Amino acid sequence: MSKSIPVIDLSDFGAHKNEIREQLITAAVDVGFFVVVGHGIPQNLIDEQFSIAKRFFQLPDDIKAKYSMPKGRNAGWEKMAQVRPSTGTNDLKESIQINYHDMEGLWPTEEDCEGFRSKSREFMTAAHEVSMKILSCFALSLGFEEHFFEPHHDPAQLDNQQCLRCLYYHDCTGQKYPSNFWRAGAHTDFDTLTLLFQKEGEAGLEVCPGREASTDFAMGDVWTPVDPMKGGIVINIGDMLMRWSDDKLKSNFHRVRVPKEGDEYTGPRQSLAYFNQANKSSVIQGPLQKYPPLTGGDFIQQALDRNFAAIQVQKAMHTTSASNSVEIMGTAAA
Ligand SMILES: O=C(O)CCC(=O)C(=O)O
Ligand SMILES: [Fe+2]
Repeated sequence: MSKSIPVIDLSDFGAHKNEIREQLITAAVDVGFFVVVGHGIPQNLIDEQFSIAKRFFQLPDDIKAKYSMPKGRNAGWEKMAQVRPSTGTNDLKESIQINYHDMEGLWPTEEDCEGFRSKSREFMTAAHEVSMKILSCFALSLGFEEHFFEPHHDPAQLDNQQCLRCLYYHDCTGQKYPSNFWRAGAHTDFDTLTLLFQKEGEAGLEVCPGREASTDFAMGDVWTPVDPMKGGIVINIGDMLMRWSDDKLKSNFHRVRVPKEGDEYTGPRQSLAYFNQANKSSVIQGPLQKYPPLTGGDFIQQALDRNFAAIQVQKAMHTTSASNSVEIMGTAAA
């Protein structure tokens, strides 16, 4: 049975905090995915970020390659590079990831993409504010103090791991892909909380509720579409928050499918994901201490190692299939 994705209105947050908190926690425990409206980010700020990201993606590859993601980092440009353990194939997409620090040489210059840096930073600040509002509700529900998560995601800290990923899925019109190719293969996010901005008319995201533990790869087979909604931000719980909540809040598998020729829009698709990830030095441990303490830095490293091992298994299983003989390059977190 497919689950519906709750829509939660954050308007008048101060006056309706308790009620909003109840709705958020129910959605996070039950589905792990929900949509927020009344979040306060002006639509024009979102539209401008989509436009500037598109301008970047329309640059020739040799210009974008100047900003390629360095090995072992989670910032910069990637194309057809991310491989998910669930598929063993490269996601049909490109992306540019932005952090608050250590971006030397990775910001597109004004000459290449005017306004990209200032617009993106403005957008990140707005997304951050909404993230902290939602995390304050989860903090109280888990028995932490209201502002508990803020210092752990503080953009001013040099070991901060927050990341904006601007995504661009290529035009699929007239293309035929084997069934194991996805715009984004099924995965969970490694982070605490993801804010995902979609564009109306560019659907494809699906979620599979029902995961039991933050360490487990298992997933069911019932997928629910999470279609774009005017003014809405899709929010999902990531593995870090699942662990931090002793598996109470669910980080569920999601994927982006390739659109069906003839039935629907098959042109390019854009999305923007703001990933909240605890500082490298932050210690993650739930109130019930189900898992031993682990730093934000070690958490991401362990998640990458687990992913890498699972991808090797996938690769070994499919070595005879030409459609899977892809080179595995650096894969980003989340
Ligand atoms: O583009 C989307 O709708 C989802 C992207 C996503 O799940 C991710 O990048 O982690
Ligand atoms: Fe994701």
